[in-house]
Amino acid sequence: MTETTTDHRSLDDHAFAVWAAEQAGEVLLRVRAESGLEGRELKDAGDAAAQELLARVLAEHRPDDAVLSEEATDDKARLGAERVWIIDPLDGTREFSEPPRDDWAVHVALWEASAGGDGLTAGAVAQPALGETFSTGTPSVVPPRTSTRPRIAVSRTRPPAFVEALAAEIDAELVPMGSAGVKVMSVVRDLADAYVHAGGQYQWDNAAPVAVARAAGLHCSRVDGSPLVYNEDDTSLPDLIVCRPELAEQIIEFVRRHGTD
Ligand SMILES: Nc1ncnc2c1ncn2[C@@H]1O[C@H](COP(=O)(O)O)[C@@H](OP(=O)(O)O)[C@H]1O
Ligand SMILES: [Mg+2]
Repeated sequence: MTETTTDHRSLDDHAFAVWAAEQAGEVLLRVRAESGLEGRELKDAGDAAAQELLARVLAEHRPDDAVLSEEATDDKARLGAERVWIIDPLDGTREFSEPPRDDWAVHVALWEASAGGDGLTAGAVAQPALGETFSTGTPSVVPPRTSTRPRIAVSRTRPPAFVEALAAEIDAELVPMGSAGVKVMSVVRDLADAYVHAGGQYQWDNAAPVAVARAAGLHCSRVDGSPLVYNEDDTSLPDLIVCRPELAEQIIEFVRRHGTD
């Protein structure tokens, strides 16, 4: 493929993350439009094609870095690495397989051992079917809030029960959609005011979205208010809140009182 013959080693990590996520997005759009596949076969073909593209461009342009991917064996050498790319080649696989839905994404994040906080130093979330990529390179400006009633983005197929109770308590509206990245970007874009999730997720589902959201000034934490931590041995990172800063305390307080069961 011609696009990968250019030397993208010289791109800074923010720009590289965008470029890699968009390349994978193009591959996914082609698979969706041209493979003739449906359902499980389309999901698998998308996962495999995007993983192949990202693995190849990372090996070519960031050869010294480790990679943690949803679609590859977890090489524990990453635990001693200075730089680790945490990627989800296709987040919202279900929605990808339901054209013309656009709530699926490609996640590319960089974690660095020398960084403080959650360690995420660059990230891109591409929404190929929307033609948009959100990144840390050009941090998004969250628009002024347009809804006085809080809108909480939730999984369209498995909304956690406690989020329904939270919504009832704070008089919020639930906005169902696919993909963790798309839900986090919905807060960045003022389509929702919070994304609250518990019950299961992995580092690759939220690393790039959190990098982008934090760069845009949004609150990002575990549901109990504790910090998100990446490149842990355990790939599970089962819960999070991404929200407008003014909503964080109310949500964390609800979880402290009621838990997430
Ligand atoms: N309870 C759970 N356990 C494990 N993974 C979950 C989960 N809920 C959501 N996820 C993952 O988070 C992503 C967004 O899910 P949802 O659209 O339901 O919010 C999906 O990633 P993938 O599409 O990459 O598998 C999904 O697999
Ligand atoms: Mg995912």
